Amino acid sequence: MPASFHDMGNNVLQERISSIITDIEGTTTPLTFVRDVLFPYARPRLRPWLREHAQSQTASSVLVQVQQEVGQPLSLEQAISRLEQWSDEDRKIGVLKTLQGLIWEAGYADGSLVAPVYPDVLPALTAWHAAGITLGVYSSGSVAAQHLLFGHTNEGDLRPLFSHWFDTETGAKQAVGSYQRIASQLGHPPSTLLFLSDHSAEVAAALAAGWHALLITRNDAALPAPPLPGQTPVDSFAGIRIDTPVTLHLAG
Ligand SMILES: CSCCC(=O)C(=O)COP(=O)(O)O
Ligand SMILES: [Mg+2]
Repeated sequence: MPASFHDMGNNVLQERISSIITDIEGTTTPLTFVRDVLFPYARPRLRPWLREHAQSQTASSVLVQVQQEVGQPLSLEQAISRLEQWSDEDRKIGVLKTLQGLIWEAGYADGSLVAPVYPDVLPALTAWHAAGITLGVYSSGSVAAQHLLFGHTNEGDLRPLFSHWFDTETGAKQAVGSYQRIASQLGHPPSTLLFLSDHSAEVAAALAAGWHALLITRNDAALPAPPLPGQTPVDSFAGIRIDTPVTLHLAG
């Protein structure tokens, strides 16, 4: 599918791309894996896991964070109920994401969880990595959960391709400031950074921070994100071609 950057003429970006940062759910990995496999795996295990670890530092920290989030004291059982509710609502709250990551660890370890990546993802990441581009991840899932997911994909362990990992500790994915903070941590000008996501508001936030950003609309997306003005969504990483480290253009 032809596609273009918001600010590109002739589908060619005459600027060095130093880093590519990618979202996970709906971008590298089918949304259905996160919604229909990962979340249902963690949901019934939230209460047993926290009860089992009730005396641990982790459980104490979870309790404090849930209390801070709701602004009132809660018992551990009440906090767990709140976490279950947030899970049902797919809330991107840091303490829930941290806990989900801890629970998924066992599933990845015993082989019951294997994360699919779209077939175009590994070839593109490999080519970009070989071209000297810094690769990173920015997801609502905790950094620990990101490592687990990319460490256990149907294409093997993809973690060596990535050198930077960001979650909502850096800020909300729809907030412009998050992309400014990531740019400073990368140490590269925003104009040399490219963000890939299936979420229009995330792409818009990255663009507002001075990044390049592309909306990825996968063919299996149940609810494709509304397109951004002046930008044609890309349905595959194969549609993003980098011929040299200094010129990036999209396959038409
Ligand atoms: C890191 S694995 C689980 C992903 C997740 O928990 C999630 O909420 C998806 O968020 P994303 O920002 O990758 O769309
Ligand atoms: Mg996403």
